[in-house]
Amino acid sequence: MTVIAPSILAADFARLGEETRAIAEAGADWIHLDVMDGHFVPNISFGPAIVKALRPWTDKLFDVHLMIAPADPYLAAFAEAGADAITVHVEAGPHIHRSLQTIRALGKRAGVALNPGTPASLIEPVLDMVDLVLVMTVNPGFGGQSFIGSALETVSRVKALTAGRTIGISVDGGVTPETAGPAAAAGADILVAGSAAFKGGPAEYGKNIAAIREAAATATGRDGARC
Ligand SMILES: O=C(CO)[C@H](O)[C@H](O)COP(=O)(O)O
Ligand SMILES: [Fe+2]
Repeated sequence: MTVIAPSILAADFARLGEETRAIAEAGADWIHLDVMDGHFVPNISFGPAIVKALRPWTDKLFDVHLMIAPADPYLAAFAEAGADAITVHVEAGPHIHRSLQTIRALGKRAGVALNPGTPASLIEPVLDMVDLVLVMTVNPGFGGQSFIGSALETVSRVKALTAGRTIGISVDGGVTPETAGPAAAAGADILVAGSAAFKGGPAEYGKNIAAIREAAATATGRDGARC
């Protein structure tokens, strides 16, 4: 079953608590939280205080995607704020092994992310240290961008590299009911969707999530029921 992880980057920021609860109740499996620093990526979103403020609004897994450099000084703050999984970019610093070690030592799921221009082979030395690999299918920094189909080659490579291990593969960026099928077929276990999940306001969230889930299930032949 494919995990659907709506990104609150596409939510109404003036009502983030209500939005987080609404998307959770509409069928989200995980909540994806995009942290941007205006340095590693050309946009600024939010930090650990917002993660902490949102924590009481749902029990769903908080999947924190750090697009910040350096990441290490902030890992404990995100863990304490209520992150369940923390993903750091392999491009964000020279000490990815140390970052992953720190996340695991904090008792959280450790993830490593790859930009569309980064080869999958770069994460091979740290596969023992990760629970998640996140493959970006847009250049990170903004929601609402178009899916970069060539990044699915990276998903397939990650799938082959992680065979026999219990590592989840996320696809993040431009996921819609149209692109969810190819992403799931290439090996994605987790689909992150911002714009496509939050499109149309709260009355549409259930339908939006179901459409992505259904497309993934059709493409993989796996059960589309909620997990
Ligand atoms: O990490 C991200 C951007 O850097 C977001 O998770 C991603 O872009 C989701 O938004 P959308 O589905 O609208 O592309
Ligand atoms: Fe993200």
